[in-house]
Amino acid sequence: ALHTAQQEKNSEDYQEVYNAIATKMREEKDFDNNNGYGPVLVRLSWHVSGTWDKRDNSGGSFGGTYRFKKEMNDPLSRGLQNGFKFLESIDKQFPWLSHGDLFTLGGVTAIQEMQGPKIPWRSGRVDEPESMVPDNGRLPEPHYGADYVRSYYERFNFTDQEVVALLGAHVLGKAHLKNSGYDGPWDDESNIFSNAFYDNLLKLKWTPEINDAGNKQYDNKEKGYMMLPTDYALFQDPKYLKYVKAYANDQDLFFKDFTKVYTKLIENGIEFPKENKPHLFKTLKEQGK
Ligand code: HEM
Ligand SMILES: Nc1c(Br)cnc2ccccc12
Repeated sequence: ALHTAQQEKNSEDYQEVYNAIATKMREEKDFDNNNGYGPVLVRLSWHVSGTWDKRDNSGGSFGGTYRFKKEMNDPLSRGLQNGFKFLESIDKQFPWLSHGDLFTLGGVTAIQEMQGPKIPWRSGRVDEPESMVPDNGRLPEPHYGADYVRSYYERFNFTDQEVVALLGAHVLGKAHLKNSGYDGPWDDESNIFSNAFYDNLLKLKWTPEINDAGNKQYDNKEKGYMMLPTDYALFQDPKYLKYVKAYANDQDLFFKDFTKVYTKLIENGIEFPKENKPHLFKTLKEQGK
């Protein structure tokens, strides 16, 4: 059964939460090699949603079950505890906000504050008990190629175009050897949301290398950039490559398509009553803050 969202506050209340998250991001911008908390907040919003299974509507962002240790300690989510800890003070400041809304709003705020597209966000997720925590093993592994990526996203009914648009989020942040067994990029400041992921994938020379954890990754020495095997798959697979080229050449198209598929991702499994309208948030900059 689908979960029905229960909206209880209005847009001004959620803009206040947005501002609290965005302000804290500014105050703690030196985190993780000057990337700040933006990237890990975006990854957290994806991981809490990526457990969804269309077959029985289990998992997904609705119940906020990431707060329970079984989900939080999923080995494929190592490092996301930093995002959770960052949001704890926001959780205390706004006790009326559900965890599902908190985790997804954290990602939306981070994307917009990193100069990404405006993400219309709908509220009303309701906390579920620990008994509803989905099993580990629903998140994707980085070691494999295009066939793996394509079949993984079949669980969301995402098309090739949607998969390529969604993965553009890997322009943000970095891989940390102790988290995932992958490492890089080594430049700092990968905290601007742009279509650079596609540009780099297409234009730079990528050399397969075995990293210090014994995993194969694709490195560009000149720029100090890296690609996971699942990233590089988008270049290797002709059907994916078509969309990589489209997004490398058109940032507006990327922003539009990313907004659509990211919204789908964080809303999977939830029914929003028609009066439950999306909230459109102003960035701190737009508010003159
Ligand atoms: C094939 C699917 C995917 C795989 C295999 C994958 C894998 C990974 C891995 C291994 C890392 C490095 C984690 C670390 O070492 O700290 C990472 C980081 C990241 N991922 Fe993904 N990911 C996938 C899809 C996504 C999606 C759909 C999004 C968002 C829409 C996303 C957003 C991020 C972000 C923002 C980071 C950087 C986090 C940080 O800097 O701490 N990823 N991903
Ligand atoms: N910055 C990234 C690049 Br550039 C390419 N792939 C990634 C995969 C995970 C996290 C960050 C990146």
